[in-house]
Amino acid sequence: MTRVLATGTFDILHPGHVHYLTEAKKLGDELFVIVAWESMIKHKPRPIIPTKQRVMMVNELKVVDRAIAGSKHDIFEPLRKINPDIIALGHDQHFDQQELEKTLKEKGFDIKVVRVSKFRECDICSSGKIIKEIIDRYSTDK
Ligand SMILES: Cc1cc2nc3c(=O)[nH]c(=O)nc-3n(C[C@H](O)[C@H](O)[C@H](O)COP(=O)(O)O)c2cc1C
Ligand SMILES: Nc1ncnc2c1ncn2[C@@H]1O[C@H](COP(=O)(O)OP(=O)(O)OP(=O)(O)O)[C@@H](O)[C@H]1O
Repeated sequence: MTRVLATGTFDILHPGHVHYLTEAKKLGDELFVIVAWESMIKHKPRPIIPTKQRVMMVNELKVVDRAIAGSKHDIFEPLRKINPDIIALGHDQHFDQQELEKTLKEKGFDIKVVRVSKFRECDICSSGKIIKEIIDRYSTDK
């Protein structure tokens, strides 16, 4: 059994998320997902949806075997329990593939890091863009 791990915020679900998770699952036999805690998200605004609710929704996706909220302090901590063979990085995740692989090795993990493709066949495949569209539409009463 090859276990794949995917990660992310998953604030407002859209087909880009489904594509990412589907491509990640294809890399192995089972797909675990770590949903990021609000306190761990530094590079963009705080998500609209609370962490536990985001975990509930990701767990409902057919392609996902198990989604959890992970650690509030250390991204490497849940890896000891989950024990993935592969980490699937999304097309725009800010981790450098080789650097992450090197850090994992230094910490004693034997995990391959693979970057998966971007889904382009939808108009607003980004939680941030969906939120922006809602703000624009409601603030101008279109
Ligand atoms: C290997 C790995 C492990 C992670 N573990 C955690 C974790 O334990 N807790 C957490 O809140 N986020 C975890 N994250 C998610 C990052 O916090 C998350 O990718 C980022 O903050 C959210 O941004 P994104 O949606 O652009 O990826 C992990 C990410 C990676 C790549
Ligand atoms: N259009 C897309 N195609 C493929 N993967 C995507 C797409 N959108 C998001 N993902 C992937 O889904 C995972 C979770 O992404 P995240 O929750 O940051 O969503 P997002 O829509 O990119 O958010 P934001 O718009 O706020 O940056 C990441 O690995 C990301 O690369």
